[in-house]
Amino acid sequence: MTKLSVNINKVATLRNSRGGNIPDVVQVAIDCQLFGADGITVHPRPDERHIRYADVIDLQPRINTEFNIEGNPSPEFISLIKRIRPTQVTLVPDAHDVLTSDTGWDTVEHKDFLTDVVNEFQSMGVRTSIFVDTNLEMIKMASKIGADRIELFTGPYAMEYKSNREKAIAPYIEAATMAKKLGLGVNAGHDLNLENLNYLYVNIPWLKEVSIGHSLISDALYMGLEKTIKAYKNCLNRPLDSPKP
Ligand SMILES: CC(=O)[C@@H](O)[C@H](O)COP(=O)(O)O
Ligand SMILES: NCC(=O)COP(=O)(O)O
Repeated sequence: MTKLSVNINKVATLRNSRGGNIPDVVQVAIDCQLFGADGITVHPRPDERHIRYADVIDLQPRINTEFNIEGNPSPEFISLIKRIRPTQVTLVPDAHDVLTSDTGWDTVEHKDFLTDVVNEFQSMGVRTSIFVDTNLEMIKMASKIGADRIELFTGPYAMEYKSNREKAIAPYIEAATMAKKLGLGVNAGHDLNLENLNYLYVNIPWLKEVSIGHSLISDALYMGLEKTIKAYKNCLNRPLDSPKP
């Protein structure tokens, strides 16, 4: 079963835009779980542009599904993970000033650092996932580092999906097949939406988790959160959609 982890970063973006506590990030997380989300994902960035460290602390006792915290493992981030001990930590190589995540790790260059961080989090009982591109050498090294899972950065897949979905999915099938052979769990995320998600799932049915935020929260503005979450879940347990005309 491929789990849907709802990333609530953009709920916090809306809240922060006016100050105060509307929408209430914690209540949205509670409701996402009631509506069928298998997990909640947050990405507290150093500039706290959306999810704040304080949000992560407030969320922790209210998450009764899987709690996935993403981020670049700075000393502050590592301390947060030590305090929260979420279900999973996803290590992302983002620079502080990026608009959004736009690349996976160079696991070869950062092997020693990532090995230490993975070992530290695993010693706390936290599942570790490394955000990677479809480069097979990077995935092989993620396995040598000892990560439990990889998260495939699906930005390039989403970009190419509309023009040529067969070409878009090919490197992801190859990467996910390699990861599976190496004993790595396979997660996926970034720019997934109601148009491209089912094709990813049908071609890589052994996906453990997809984490989806921007498009899902945007869709909820039109469809409502409960209907939207059910629509995304439905993409993860049905045969291939016929290509849209
Ligand atoms: C790692 C990844 O691809 C996304 O989860 C990322 O967290 C999105 O970050 P923003 O919500 O800040 O765009
Ligand atoms: N890891 C991907 C994630 O959590 C959400 O990415 P997006 O759907 O906001 O692009």
